[in-house]
Amino acid sequence: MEITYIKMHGLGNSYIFVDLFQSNFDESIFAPLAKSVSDVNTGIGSDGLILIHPSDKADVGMRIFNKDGSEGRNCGNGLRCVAKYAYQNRIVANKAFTIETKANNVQAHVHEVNNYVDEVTIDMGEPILTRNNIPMKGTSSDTVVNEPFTIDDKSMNITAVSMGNPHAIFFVEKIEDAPLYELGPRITKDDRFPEGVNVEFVEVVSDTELNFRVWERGSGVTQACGTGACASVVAAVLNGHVLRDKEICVHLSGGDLYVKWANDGHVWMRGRADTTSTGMYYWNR
Ligand SMILES: N[C@H](CCC[C@H](N)C(=O)O)C(=O)O
Repeated sequence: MEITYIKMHGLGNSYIFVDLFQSNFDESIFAPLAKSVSDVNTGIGSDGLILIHPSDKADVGMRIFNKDGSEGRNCGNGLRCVAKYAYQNRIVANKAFTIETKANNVQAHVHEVNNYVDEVTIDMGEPILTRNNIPMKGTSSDTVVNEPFTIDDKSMNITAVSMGNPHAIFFVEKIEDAPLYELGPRITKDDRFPEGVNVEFVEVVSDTELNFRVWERGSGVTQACGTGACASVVAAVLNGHVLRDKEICVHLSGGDLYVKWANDGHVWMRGRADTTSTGMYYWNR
């Protein structure tokens, strides 16, 4: 099977994109295809697969599959890449348009300098804070803010936020000491999270700056996680660490994202989207 693809990334969080305006495939191939293209040795190498597809709910649609073939419901870095691609390939005519995800429809705005889209702003909508909708098990309260959380006899405090996909956020003194590889794989599959969870460790630098590392559900450690950065800013506001309605600079391994939890309740994310390559993938399924 020959599949035309585009490789793009948001701050090093890379995906293989397939444009379903140009070609069509059976639904059954996407999960195994995500695993295949993501493999750095036998595939192309990425954090997963993203489909750009026609939508009757928005100007364009996005579906995201993680490296392990599981389908996510939202992807912040992927949204910025889809927005750049849709505008540059004239799938949309304006710089502001809507993108459908499994989680919700979001508003995108591309920023163009000398006919080149370098940055994209996405209105990610409102965060989901009720425990049952994260989802996370537990009965102590209907939200999860600074709640004691013990795993492998290590006690930390958790704040849980959904951006249409679940995030477990832990604040640490020094980001370099975060137990990312030790606890990331354990927490992501912990049975307190019925749908699994993306795991973020965050260091507060100032009331407008965070350091951030992530173990993603379905992909492991990535260079960046857009929904994770948004969830972390919401968690930092809820814990009184950063300012509401201010752009917070989130330092991820792959670069900086600017996130604001506005007073209208919406979370705004601004950052780069870059194209790596285009090509043909020869898949011996
Ligand atoms: N691993 C995530 C999907 C990718 C999210 C991330 N790459 C982003 O930029 O938001 C999940 O299963 O919910």
